[in-house]
Amino acid sequence: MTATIDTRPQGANPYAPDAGLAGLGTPPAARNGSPSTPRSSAPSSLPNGGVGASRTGARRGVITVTGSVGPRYGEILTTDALQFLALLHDRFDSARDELIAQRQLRRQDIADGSDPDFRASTRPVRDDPHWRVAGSRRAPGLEDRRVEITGPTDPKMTINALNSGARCWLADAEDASSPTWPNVVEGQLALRDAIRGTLSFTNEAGKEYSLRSSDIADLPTIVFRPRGWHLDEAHLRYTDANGITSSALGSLVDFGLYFFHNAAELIARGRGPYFYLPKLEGYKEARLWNEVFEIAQDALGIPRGTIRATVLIETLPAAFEMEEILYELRDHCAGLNAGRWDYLFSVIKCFRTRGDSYVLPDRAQVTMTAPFMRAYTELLVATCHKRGAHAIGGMSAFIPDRRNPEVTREAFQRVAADKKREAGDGFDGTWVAHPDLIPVAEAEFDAVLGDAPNQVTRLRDDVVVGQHELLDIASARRGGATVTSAGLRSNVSVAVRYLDAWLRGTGAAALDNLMEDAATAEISRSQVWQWIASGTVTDDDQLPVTRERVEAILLDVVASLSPDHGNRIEDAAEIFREVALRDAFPPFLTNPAYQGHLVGSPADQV
Ligand SMILES: CC(=O)SCCNC(=O)CCNC(=O)[C@H](O)C(C)(C)COP(=O)(O)OP(=O)(O)OC[C@H]1O[C@@H](n2cnc3c(N)ncnc32)[C@H](O)[C@@H]1OP(=O)(O)O
Ligand SMILES: O=CC(=O)O
Ligand SMILES: [Mg+2]
Repeated sequence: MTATIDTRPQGANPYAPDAGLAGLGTPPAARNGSPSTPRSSAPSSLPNGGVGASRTGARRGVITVTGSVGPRYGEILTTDALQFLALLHDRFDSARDELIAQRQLRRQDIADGSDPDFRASTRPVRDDPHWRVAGSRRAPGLEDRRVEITGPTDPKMTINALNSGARCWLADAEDASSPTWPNVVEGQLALRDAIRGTLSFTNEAGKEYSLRSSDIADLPTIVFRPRGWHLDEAHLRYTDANGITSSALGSLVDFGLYFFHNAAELIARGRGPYFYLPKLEGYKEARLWNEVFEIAQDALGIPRGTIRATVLIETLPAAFEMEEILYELRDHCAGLNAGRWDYLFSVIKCFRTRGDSYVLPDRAQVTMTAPFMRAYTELLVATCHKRGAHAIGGMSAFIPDRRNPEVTREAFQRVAADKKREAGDGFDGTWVAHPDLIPVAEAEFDAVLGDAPNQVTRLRDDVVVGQHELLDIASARRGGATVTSAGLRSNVSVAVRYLDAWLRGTGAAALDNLMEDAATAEISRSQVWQWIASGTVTDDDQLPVTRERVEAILLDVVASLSPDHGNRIEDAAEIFREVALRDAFPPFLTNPAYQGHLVGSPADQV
C-alpha cells in the first residue's frame, strides 16, 4: 500500500485524448508588434475574432505572438505549438498564480519567526517504506550521469556542449540564460536542430562548428531546464476563455515548446524528453509539474511516465519536502539536484529580517563544508537513494582560463576537491560549468563508481539530519568566517557586471575567474540587502554596512566600468538599487529587471 498526501484535484481530465490538439480552436498566426508589460489586462477583442472553441463547444484560451518574428521563428511558433501552449495555460495559468501567492505567505511566516520544519501532515509519505520513483528505468541515456555540463542554448554553446564528452548536458533556459526573445526562440531552434542532427554554426571570424555526430544517442543526453514558475514571457500573450489577457508563463512556454517539438523525435532517436525543474518551494509545486506532464503527454499521445524530471532542491522550504517532491513526481522523477547557489540565496531571502545570527559571511567564505550546507546535501543523497532516485551534485564556481595556467590549476584543484566530496558522499553525478572541467570531475567520480553507472543502491542510513541541522545557519560563521569590506565591494561589483551582461543578452559570465549567473547574482544582491537590514559591521574596518556606504561603492564601481562597457551599466546600477537598496525586497531580481529593463531593449529585438 502506498501513502497519500491530502487530496489531488479530482475529476475528468479536460485534456484527455479525445479533447486533444485536434479539438482546439485556431490561434492567431505569429505577427509583429511590441510586447506590453503588465501581466493582465481587461478583456479585449482577439486578433482572430474571439477565444477558441473546442470541437465540443467548450471555450478555450489563445496564445498570441507579440514579439518580433525573425528568420525561421515560424518553425517554432507554429499554429499547433501555440495551441499546445494555450492548452497548458488554460489548465495551469491560475494554479501557478495561487502557488506564487502561497510562496509569499510561507516566506512571511518565516520572516515573522516561524521556522520551516518537516510537515506533520505528510508524515505518512515519509514513513511509507514501499514507494519508489521511476528513476532511470526506461529512460535511455539517464542511467549514468556522472558528469553533466551546463550552459545556455545558443547554437555555439549547444554544439560545444554536445561535443564535450560529458554524459549529459543541462540545456539551460534558466540561471544561465538571459530571457531575451531571441534567446528564447533561437534557443528552441538550436535544440530542435541539434536533436535532428542538423545544427551548425559559423562565428564572426568564420570558424565553423558542427556536431561530432548526427545521431543524438551518441551525444550527451539533453536535460532541458525551463524557466521557474516566477517568470513571465512578455512576447507571448495568453487570453483566457473569459477574454482576460496576460503575459504567458515562462515555464510553460519553455517546457511546452521543447516538449511539443522534440518529445516524439527524442523517443524515436533512442532518448527521451528529460527536464530539470528549478526553484520549487514545496511538494505542491511538484504536483503542479506532474499534472503538466500528464496533460502534455496525453495531448501528444505520448505514454504517461515517458518524461523524466530531475528536481533542483535549491530553496530552503523545499529541503524540508524532498521526499514529498519525489512522491508527487514519482512516475516521472529521475532524481534531485543540489542547487547550492539558489539554496544560499533562498536561505538569505527567508531569514533576511531575522537578525544577526542568520547573517552569512562573505559569499566566498560560505563553502559546501559549512555544517548547514553539508546537512542539506547529505539529506538529499539519503532521501534520493531511499527512493531509487539519482542524487546529482552542484556547480563549483571555479572555472579555468585557457590563457592563464595559474588560474586553471587553482580551478582544477578546487573542482577536484568539490567533486571528491560529492562522490564520497554518495552523489551519482555532478555538474561542471566548462568543458575543461569534465575530465577533472570524471576522475573523481570514476574513482568511486568504477564501472557502475551510479551508486543509487548505496543507502545513507547513517545520515541523521533534522530541522536543527538544516537551520544551523550560524554554523557558517562559527569557524571564523567574516564579513569584509572586500566582500561587500565584490558583491556590488559582481552584481552590476552580471546585470550588465544579462541586459545585453548573456546569462552566464566569467567574472574574476568565477562562473556567475542569475543564482550567484541573487546571492550578491541579497547579502547586501541583509547586511544593511541587520546593521552588519564589516569585520576588517568595523564600519557598518549602510545604504550610503553601498551607494558610494556603487558609484565607484560604475565609474570604473563605464569606459569598457556599453550603455547598460547605468541600467544595471539602477536595477541593483531597486533589488538591494530599497526597503522592499523583490523575491527575484529577474522580475523587475525583465519587465523594466530587458523587454523592448536592444538585446530583446530580433
Ligand atoms: C547556479 C547554476 O545554475 S549553475 C548552471 C548555470 N550556469 C552555467 O551553465 C554556466 C555555464 N558556463 C558558461 O556559460 C561558460 O563556461 C562561462 C560563461 C562561465 C565561461 O565561458 P567562456 O568565457 O566562453 O570560457 P572560455 O573562453 O574558457 O571557453 C572556451 C571554449 O569553451 C566553450 N565553453 C565554455 N563553457 C561552456 C559550456 N558550459 N558549454 C559549452 N561550451 C562551453 C566556449 O564556448 C569556448 O568555445 P570556443 O573556443 O569554441 O569559442
Ligand atoms: O541551479 C543551480 C544553483 O546552484 O542555483
Ligand atoms: Mg539555480
